[in-house]
Amino acid sequence: MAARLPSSPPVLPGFTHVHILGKGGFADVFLYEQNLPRRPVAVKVMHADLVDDRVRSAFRSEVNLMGRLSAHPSILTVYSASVSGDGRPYLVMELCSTEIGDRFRQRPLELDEALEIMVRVGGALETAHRAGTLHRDIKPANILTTAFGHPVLSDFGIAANMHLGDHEAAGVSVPWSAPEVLRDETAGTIASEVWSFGATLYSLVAGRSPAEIRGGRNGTDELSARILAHDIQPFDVDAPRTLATIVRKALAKDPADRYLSILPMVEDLQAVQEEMGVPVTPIDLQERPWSRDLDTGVEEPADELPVRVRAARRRAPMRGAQQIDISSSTQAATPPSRKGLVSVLVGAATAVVLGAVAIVAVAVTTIQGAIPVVEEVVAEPVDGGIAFTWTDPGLVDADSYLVTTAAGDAVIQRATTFRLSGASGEELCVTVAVNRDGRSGDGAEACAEVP
Ligand SMILES: Nc1ncnc2c1ncn2[C@@H]1O[C@H](COP(=O)(O)OP(=O)(O)OP(=O)(O)O)[C@@H](O)[C@H]1O
Repeated sequence: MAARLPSSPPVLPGFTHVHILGKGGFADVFLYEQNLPRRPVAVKVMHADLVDDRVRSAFRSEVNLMGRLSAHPSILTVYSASVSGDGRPYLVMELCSTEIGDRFRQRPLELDEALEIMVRVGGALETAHRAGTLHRDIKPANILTTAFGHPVLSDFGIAANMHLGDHEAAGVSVPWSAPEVLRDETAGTIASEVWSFGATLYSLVAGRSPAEIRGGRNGTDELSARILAHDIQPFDVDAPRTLATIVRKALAKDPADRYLSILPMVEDLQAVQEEMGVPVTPIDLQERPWSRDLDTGVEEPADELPVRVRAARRRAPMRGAQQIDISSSTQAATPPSRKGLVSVLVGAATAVVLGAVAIVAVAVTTIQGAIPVVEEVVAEPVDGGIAFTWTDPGLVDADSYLVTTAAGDAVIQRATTFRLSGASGEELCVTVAVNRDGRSGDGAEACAEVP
């Protein structure tokens, strides 16, 4: 693609232009100062020559869709969106550092830092997928860093969906694109996102993308040809062998051989953190549009790896994205390699049962699609809380339980036991549903009073 001069910054009421931050395939990003509240912001302005009624309408529906993801702590905050006086759609975003994408080639990230970033960003991606949204452009440059040092995923799919043309012009980043995307067999699936996520992990740690040869020819055509031929360079970094296995699985040539979704891959990354003896980063999953803080003081056993389905950190609504039919993903039911790591708050097996009372069980027996339904949840008072148990209604390897408390906490786990702490006399309730492919079936609820 020929080099292009940046477009002129539009006059935006309430904002003062400062300077350009960067050029993208379909938009330029400028630093503006917002007048009230007074703060620096990054404003992404679409190129005038791409804008027509179809693009305007796609832009509107996509940024509205992104409102569903706005609360995730590892997704870039978009403050607002509109159309400038001269007709160009624009997004007003949190100003971030582009350091990760800028520096990985010169100075690959330390392994522990890369793992932490990828677990956080993986939680964001899994959340987007569960909301029916693909990113379509996962790459190091789309992981930005907030002023408080948190990695955030930026640039959800607008570019890839706004216009057609050659890969580069259409916003496809070849070094991080799965072979089936480069072959135009698909515009994106969960499996292609797993490939790009794996390629991004590879890049951050190795300092080059998987098909890049140091000192070799690494133009778009050469990289594309190597990716199509599955000519992936050895992952020769000083890291536990398990990490190389994870990368190999994510970058498998056949989509069916890759991770079924981002979550099991991120759990495997947590296992590497555990193996390395570094803090295990929680996976933030937003299953529902909670609006409250979920920090309810529920205890997590020290030997379990944390997965939180957390409440929204209140953030301004809206980012750009593309809704997809996840069911059309080219996935096969390959089991995640590390089962059971998502279980949290479990441990009732060893709990002291104070009363022999099995209380309550509200069974909901409706079958929702093919998702199995937990028939009955039994609530038993235990020391300082309630132990909830249920029978496996027939989960397959990729399924999990979504356990939701009345307080709004939710966790994803594979175990059939869930323990909740509470004060004496307090009534505790949970709802247990099966989660399959990002969708939850009907739930069974149980409540009991803490002795
Ligand atoms: N929120 C932000 N804060 C600071 N800089 C940003 C922000 N968003 C984007 N940028 C800068 O603007 C440049 C262009 O952003 P954009 O998202 O359009 O680029 P891209 O991802 O490289 O292109 P494309 O969208 O075509 O794939 C980025 O490379 C980055 O340097």
